[in-house]
Amino acid sequence: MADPIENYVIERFHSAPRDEPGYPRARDWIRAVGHGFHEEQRGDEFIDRIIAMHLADGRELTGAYLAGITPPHALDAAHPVATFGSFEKELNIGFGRQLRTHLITSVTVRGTHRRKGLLRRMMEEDLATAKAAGTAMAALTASEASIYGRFGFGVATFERSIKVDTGPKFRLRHEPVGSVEVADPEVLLDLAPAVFEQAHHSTPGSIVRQESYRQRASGELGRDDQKDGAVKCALHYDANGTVDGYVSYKFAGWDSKPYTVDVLDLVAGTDAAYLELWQFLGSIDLVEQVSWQDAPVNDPLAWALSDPRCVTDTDNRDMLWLRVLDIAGALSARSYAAKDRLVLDVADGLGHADGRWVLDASGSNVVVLPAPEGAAAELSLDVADLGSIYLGAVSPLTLLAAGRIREHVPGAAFRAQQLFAVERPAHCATHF
Ligand SMILES: CC(=O)SCCNC(=O)CCNC(=O)[C@H](O)C(C)(C)COP(=O)(O)OP(=O)(O)OC[C@H]1O[C@@H](n2cnc3c(N)ncnc32)[C@H](O)[C@@H]1OP(=O)(O)O
Repeated sequence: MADPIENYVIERFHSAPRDEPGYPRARDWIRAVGHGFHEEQRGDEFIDRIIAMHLADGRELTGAYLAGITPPHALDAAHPVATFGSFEKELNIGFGRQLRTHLITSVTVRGTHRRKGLLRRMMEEDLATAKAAGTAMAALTASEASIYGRFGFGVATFERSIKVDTGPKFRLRHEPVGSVEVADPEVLLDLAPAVFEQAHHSTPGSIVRQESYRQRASGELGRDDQKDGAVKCALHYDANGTVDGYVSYKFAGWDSKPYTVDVLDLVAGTDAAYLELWQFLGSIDLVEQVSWQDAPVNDPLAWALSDPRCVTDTDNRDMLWLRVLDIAGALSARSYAAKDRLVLDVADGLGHADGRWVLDASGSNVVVLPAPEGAAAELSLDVADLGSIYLGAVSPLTLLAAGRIREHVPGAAFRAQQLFAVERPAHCATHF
């Protein structure tokens, strides 16, 4: 028989280490997430590491628990039937501005309890709590593109997988200004956060990374939860000898044909560091191909190669999804690329951003206010579409052509495109 939604208790809590009373609840929550994403059951040591990372990131955990008695032999009521995690990090919103953003992650609902409204309940409660706490923006990365539009999230950045032929055709038109040297990957435990910080500040769409990144890049936390001795690393030094880029990578094995190196993480604080790390990757002997799962879509690499066909796209996909919770907060936090004033009609099924708004970026300060009585809308759009255009990675003209947004004044979509443009292509290199 179906469980009505009232038969579940929703609890919000923080992770707790092994010597604290909250540990069993945190452990069972982590195991439920693993179950939801079809992972092997994790051992206690790995769970300790995840808990330490939760605490470092200030992660808040939500679990849905069965209020009644569970059937004999089944997982007991202490095991959540649904999970939902959230934490806050800075999002680069262009021109050097940062916006504290509510990040949603680890959403799972046990197969035997799906489609009973648990995701909707957890999501609506979480977004309302974040809004009440004064957060203007929420974000997530999606397992399926069909789930989150209904909650007001829109695709705001993209990424792709690439394979790069590093055989004789690979030649970069770039005169090095710095140098690259191989290092023990362990150094990334210390260096990776600072290098990422540099890249983050110059990349709209970038989100400050969680603790796990430096551990994975350094090989300290491999796929099977153990230290991964196959991980290698090279550092880029600028002309003054300061590290401003790194790549961590793994040889795919002698059975891989063509012989391939897989990039695990590549972070460059400058354009020169990026190209010079690629020069290094292209120079690795006995390797014919470099593959990278998380490459940017607007990638200077192909443009810097004598033969751009060395780069092959294997997958182009949505990455960061944004959800505006507070129109005035999110829009006034941005710096705009044009001096203009636009009246927007925003529809929001959950009510957070609903209404007619004036975005006035014509003066020295940006002002965002509810539109005065009688002011006519120039552009109508759903809050999900506002999330999509917020970082300039999706053109309002494309959404207009798709019938997603409506123009009431000719040229309003083009003006919105100019307003929301950012200083360099938006890209998010943080999966969460
Ligand atoms: C941010 C992240 O963590 S992304 C990872 C998401 N998790 C996964 O993909 C793990 C596997 N899937 C699951 O755990 C679940 O099926 C979930 C989380 C996707 C959905 O949970 P449920 O509790 O079944 O969703 P719920 O019943 O609340 O449905 C809410 C709405 O979303 C819709 N929906 C749910 N899942 C899907 C889906 N996979 N595709 C399209 N629509 C969906 C429902 O039809 C419902 O629509 P409505 O309320 O507008 O009528």
